[in-house]
Amino acid sequence: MSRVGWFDASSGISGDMVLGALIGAGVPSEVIVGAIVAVAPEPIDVAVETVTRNGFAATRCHVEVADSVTERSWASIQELLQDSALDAPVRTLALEIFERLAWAEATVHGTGVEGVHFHEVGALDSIADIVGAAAGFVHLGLDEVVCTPVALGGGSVAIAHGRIGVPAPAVVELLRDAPTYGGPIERELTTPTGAAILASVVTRYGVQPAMTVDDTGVGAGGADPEGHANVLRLSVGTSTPASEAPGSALVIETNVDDLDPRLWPDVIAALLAAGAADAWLTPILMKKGRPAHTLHVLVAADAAAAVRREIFRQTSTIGMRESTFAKHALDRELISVDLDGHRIAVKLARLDGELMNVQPEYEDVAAAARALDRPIKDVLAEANVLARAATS
Ligand SMILES: O=C([S-])c1cc(C(=O)S)c[n+]([C@@H]2O[C@H](COP(=O)(O)O)[C@@H](O)[C@H]2O)c1
Ligand code: NI
Repeated sequence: MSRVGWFDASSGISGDMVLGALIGAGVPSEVIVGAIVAVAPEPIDVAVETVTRNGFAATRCHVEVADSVTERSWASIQELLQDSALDAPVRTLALEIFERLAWAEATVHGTGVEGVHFHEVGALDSIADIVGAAAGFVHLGLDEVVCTPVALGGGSVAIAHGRIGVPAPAVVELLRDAPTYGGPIERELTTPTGAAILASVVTRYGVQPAMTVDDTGVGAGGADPEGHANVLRLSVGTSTPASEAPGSALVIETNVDDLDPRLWPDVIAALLAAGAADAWLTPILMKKGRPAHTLHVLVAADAAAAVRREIFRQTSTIGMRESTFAKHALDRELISVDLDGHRIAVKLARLDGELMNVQPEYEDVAAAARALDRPIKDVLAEANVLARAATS
C-alpha cells in the first residue's frame, strides 16, 4: 500500500495555500511553524486560522515578516538553510525547491543563478513557505503526489520590475513540464513559490488516482474574490492497487507444459464458471523445446481472486503473472425474438445510444436448429433477419 497525495490546483497554488492545505490534511501546525522558526534569521510570525473562501471553510496559514529593503542572494539563502537546525530530509527538500526558484529567476532575468537576488520581504516569505512546505511533505511521507492541471489565473501584477502579465515569467519557467491553463479568473492564482513547490513534489499530473482518502486539507489563498473559491485542496490517503480498482480488468497468464491436453476444454469452462470474462489458449514452444500452451484469462478485478484460485485448482501450474488493463465496452442489452416457437436471445451493443451490433446468441440458435431439425446456418440467417427487424 502506498501513501498518495492529490492536489486540486484548479484555483492555482501559492506558498500560503500549500501550508494551509498541509495543515488541513493533518500536518500538525507545530511541524510547519517549528521548521520555519528553525531557519528564520529574524522574528517571523506564523498565523493559522480557519477562514471562508466563497463560502467554503479553509485553512489560512500566513507568514508575517517585518518590512526590510535588504536583498538576499541565492548563496546566502543556501547558507542559511545549510546552517539551520532542520532535519536533513526537510533541509534537502527545501534546498531543492529554493534552487528551482533561483534557477527560474536566473533564467527569466538573464543572470547566472549566483546573480539572483531575492528582495528581503519576498525572500523571507518564500523561505518560510518553502521550509514549512518541505517539513509538511516530509511529515506526510507520501510515496506519490498527483496534481490536476494547474490554473494560472489572468490579468497582471505589479512587481519590482514593473507591471507584468499573469502568469509571472518565473511561473512559466517552473511549470514548463506541467499541464497549465490561463484563468478561470482575472487575477494571479499561481505564484513562483507555489509553482516551485509543485515542480519539486509532484510525481505526475492527472485526475484523482484510485485512493482511499483519509484527510483533505483546504488551503486558503490571500484574497476572497466574488464567485470564486480561492483554495488549494490536498487529499491524502492510501492508493488502491490498480488490480483492485473497480472497473479495471486483468489478464492473467501462465505457461503450462504438463497438463493432459484433453483437460483444457473443461479447465476453460471452470474458469468461466468462476467469473472469468474470457479464457483462451495459445500454442507455444517453451523452454527445453517443449510444446506447451499459454493460458490467458480476462477477468474483472473483483473476480480475480476466485479465478486465480480456480487456475491453481484446475491446472498443473504453480505460478502465474498478470497485467491490468483499462477496458472499453459498449453498453449491452438483451432482447429476444421468436423463431418458429423457439426463443432466441439477441445481444444489442450501443455506443452513446447508437446501435453498433446485433448478435443472436449462438447457443439458442443451435438449440432451435436441433429442435426444428434444420441446418444451423439457415436458422442463424433467419435469426439475424428477425433480430434486425426487431431493432428497426
Ligand atoms: O520581484 C520579482 S523579481 C518577481 C519576479 C517574478 C517572476 O516571475 S520573475 C514574480 N514576482 C511576483 O512576486 C509575487 C510574490 O510571489 P511569491 O512566489 O513570492 O509568493 C507574485 O505576485 C509574483 O508574480 C516577483
Ligand atoms: Ni523575478
